[in-house]
Amino acid sequence: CPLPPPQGEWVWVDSGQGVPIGAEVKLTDTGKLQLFDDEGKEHEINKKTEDAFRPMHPTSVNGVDDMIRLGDLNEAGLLRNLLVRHKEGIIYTYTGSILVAVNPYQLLPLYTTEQVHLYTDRRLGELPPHVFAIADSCFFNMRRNKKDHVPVCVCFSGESGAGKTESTKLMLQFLAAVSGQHSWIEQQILEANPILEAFGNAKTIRNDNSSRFGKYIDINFTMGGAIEGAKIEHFSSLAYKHWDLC
Ligand SMILES: Nc1ncnc2c1ncn2[C@@H]1O[C@H](COP(=O)(O)OP(=O)(O)OP(=O)(O)O)[C@@H](O)[C@H]1O
Repeated sequence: CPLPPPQGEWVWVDSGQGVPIGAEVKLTDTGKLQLFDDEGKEHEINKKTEDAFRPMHPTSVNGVDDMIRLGDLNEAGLLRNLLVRHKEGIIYTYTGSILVAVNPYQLLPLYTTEQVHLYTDRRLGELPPHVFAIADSCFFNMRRNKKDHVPVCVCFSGESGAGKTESTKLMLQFLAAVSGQHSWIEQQILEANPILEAFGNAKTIRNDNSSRFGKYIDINFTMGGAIEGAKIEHFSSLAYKHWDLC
């Protein structure tokens, strides 16, 4: 980075927490160039600190919707990309075919019937990242390989309170909506959730509705793509239960 970096330039600075943080070069009222980081902290630009700055790749300045495209493909780059998007109210980001969801802790108008229609029969990446896009991609792949009965599997991973249960329900909502033939079984699958949660969830310091054991949901489709049954298995080191809905 040619020093001092010019006004408006973005650089990576030491956050003191092990992972660098983004900072913009700005002109202060006193006519001095100074760095202002993503958390609003000021950093001096002087001979002592200048070696600590690394130029920021342009893709990290405003963020990208697929993190494969990041020039700074490291922990700082990934975290800043999610932060920049979250500040703009964008909670979903791709890393290739993996969807990263940042829990918004508020109801966003993202899961309407219009959104279901919008994301139906689209290629992954054609529209902004969304949990419905992943559900649609799974549904498409399942139908494409239906003769070979190749199962499609989605894995939700994240710490407690990250949004795994909510994302699972949203995916089920999408699959129930697009599976064509609207029957009682789809409704039963959706309505089974609150009952199972009533027995299996509890308030913790991290999550008011924390699942106390893992869940494996097996959904069976007809050759025509309609849901014909589902099996929900719960597992933990202490308990093992399973419910059949077909
Ligand atoms: N997409 C979302 N939109 C709005 N709120 C959300 C979303 N995802 C999660 N939340 C909120 O965050 C809370 C915690 O999410 P959730 O229960 O899905 O986490 P989890 O990863 O399943 O946690 P645990 O592992 O403890 O069961 C939800 O009760 C809901 O209030």
